[in-house]
Amino acid sequence: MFSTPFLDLPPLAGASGTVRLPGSKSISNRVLLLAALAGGTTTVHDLLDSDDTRVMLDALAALGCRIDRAGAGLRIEGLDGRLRTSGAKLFLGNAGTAMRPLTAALALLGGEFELSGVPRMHERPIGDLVDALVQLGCRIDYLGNPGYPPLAIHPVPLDSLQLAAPIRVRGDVSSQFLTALLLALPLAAGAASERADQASGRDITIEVIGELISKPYIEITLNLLSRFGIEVRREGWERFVIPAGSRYRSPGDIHVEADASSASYFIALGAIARGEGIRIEGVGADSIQGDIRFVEAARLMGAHIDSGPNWLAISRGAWPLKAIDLDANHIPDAAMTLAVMALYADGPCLLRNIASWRVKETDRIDAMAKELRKLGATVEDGPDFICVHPLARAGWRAASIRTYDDHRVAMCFSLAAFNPAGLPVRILEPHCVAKTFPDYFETLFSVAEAAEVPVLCIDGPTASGKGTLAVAVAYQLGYHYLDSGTLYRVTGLAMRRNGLEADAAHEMQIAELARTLPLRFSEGKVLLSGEDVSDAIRTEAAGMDASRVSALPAVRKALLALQKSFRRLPGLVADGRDMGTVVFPDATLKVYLTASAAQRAERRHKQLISKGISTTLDGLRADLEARDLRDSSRSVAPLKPAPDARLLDNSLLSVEQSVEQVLAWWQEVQPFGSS
Ligand SMILES: O=C(O)C1=C[C@@H](OP(=O)(O)O)[C@@H](O)[C@H](O)C1
Ligand SMILES: C=C(OP(=O)(O)O)C(=O)O
Repeated sequence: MFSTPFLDLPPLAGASGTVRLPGSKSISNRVLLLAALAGGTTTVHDLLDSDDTRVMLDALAALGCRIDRAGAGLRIEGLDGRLRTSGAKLFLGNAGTAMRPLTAALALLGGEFELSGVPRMHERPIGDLVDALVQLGCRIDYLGNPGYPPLAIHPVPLDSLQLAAPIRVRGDVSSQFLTALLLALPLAAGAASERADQASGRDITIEVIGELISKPYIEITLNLLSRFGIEVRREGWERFVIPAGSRYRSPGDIHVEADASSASYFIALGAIARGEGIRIEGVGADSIQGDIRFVEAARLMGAHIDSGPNWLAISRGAWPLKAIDLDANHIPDAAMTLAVMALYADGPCLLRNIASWRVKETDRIDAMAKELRKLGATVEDGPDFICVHPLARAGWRAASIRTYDDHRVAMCFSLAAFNPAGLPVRILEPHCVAKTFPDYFETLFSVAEAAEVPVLCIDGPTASGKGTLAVAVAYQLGYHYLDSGTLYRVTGLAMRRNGLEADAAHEMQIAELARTLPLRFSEGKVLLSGEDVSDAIRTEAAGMDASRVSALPAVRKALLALQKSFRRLPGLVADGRDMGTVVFPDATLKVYLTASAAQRAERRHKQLISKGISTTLDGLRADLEARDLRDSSRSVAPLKPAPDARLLDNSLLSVEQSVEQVLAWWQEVQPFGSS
């Protein structure tokens, strides 16, 4: 996951390949709750691991559920309708699929609970659900604003509940209120049938008031209830009957499909990008998720889509895409993706009946309209619609996209990087994707192709601090990191271990070694044939060997291809001696870092002393000067600043100040205005 303050997406040109997507959020959280309410043990396979499922799992653990890893799956020992705690304070983040269903389940389970979430969760309505539960006889108080979390839930005896009359719930703000009742009320149906004295044999009826929105999510709920042994009778979308005596029965094992809403970004990618097309695995035509119908919308816009039971294959069809006018009420989450696809259409696209966007992770109509306008688009919006006009090449602007802590804003705006103007897109706070798809950007980068991946080079003499600076800058930008010096050091080490000398006679043999180096960088460690050689390559002797092998032209050539292969999306920070001059002459920014020999000797001295290696300052300084001379006078790629490099003398700067300076220069060469 990218935890950087922003992530710059370079202009993207094509995309090809296969992605396997993480599990469905809607299925995962329903299955977790049902497994917890049921008796027995349920093993859940392919569960989504994200913020939304983590808050659900934490909540269930707090209720006393035993949750263990079972191979790649998760084993949940259900409560069988009986709490193993008398109460708890539960933090549910911004997960609607945790807050709403848990409110209903806990109101029926008994116990004292407090349910809260992130500030935005406290602005997301829950009043219609609370009203329905209170009408039943449940006791729930608002701890903040009436109609919104946080909530206090108090215990009531199940046999005091008013189950005879239909339970009425509004369905026009969120379908999750109805889902919550459907998932939780079998608790009461089961309990009622256990009591011989009363209520036994009574069905529980729920009536929906107002036009139900997001209907396909109710189908997910009914489908999963059925897998847990509860067969709800549905009469249109107005009446739902939970038969008397219903009891949750664990299916034992259950598999979670890949998330169809997450698939929308990759379906769109296949429709927009040039290339061999995108194959999505884990979700397909047999999906129980309503958002699979995004496929229909993408086809309307011209995408070519083939599908099998649990796969989709998408490629570009009509181009530009065809404009659509769509009632998107059935696919509220995936429809946001259409709003960005609209930028590539042949006319304005109208998405209607989407009022619920306004009460989700953010006011999504407002957020989409604002951010699309930043890209240059003309957008009309109203209480329940958005109309997005396409953008001609000249109309595009480079923009910093605010994401409002909304995963879907972050994910769908990544598609703007395919703009024909070749402009990068900056996604602010990209870590918000953690709600449902923590590795979204990594997955995107595994299939997207950029015309040019940005590179920031930091060259300079030994002990100038370029490694520390480059690592810090790479971290800030979320870029890959290449320590090219390490490649030479590892080659030097391999040379020694093979009994070779760094001379012309062995040049070809060393070059062959370099070409086939079994080298891996893992968690800050340098692994050679699996052995951690991080320390072995950091000695002064290894440094000398590195310098010597680096003077051999055949070795440099062998390592060139290896170095270039580090240039991968979203970008690279490379440190070394010839990054800007030889390896990446077209780098976006080149920095040449220097410090006085005295300063560098002092830093190196401190470093070695801290590792318990004793040296003298004078000796170190003499070595450094000798190495500078050798590096700058070698015939191939001598150490010198690229003509277009910016010079940074860090003799008097702290690491933080140097990082700040390089990031300020980086910002200067970007086309983004302020956000
Ligand atoms: O039940 C569910 O799993 C969901 C229902 C939808 O919400 P609304 O019913 O509020 O539209 C959807 O937007 C949300 O992401 C998940
Ligand atoms: C609306 C969404 O989430 P939630 O489940 O929190 O409602 C969403 O994932 O787009």
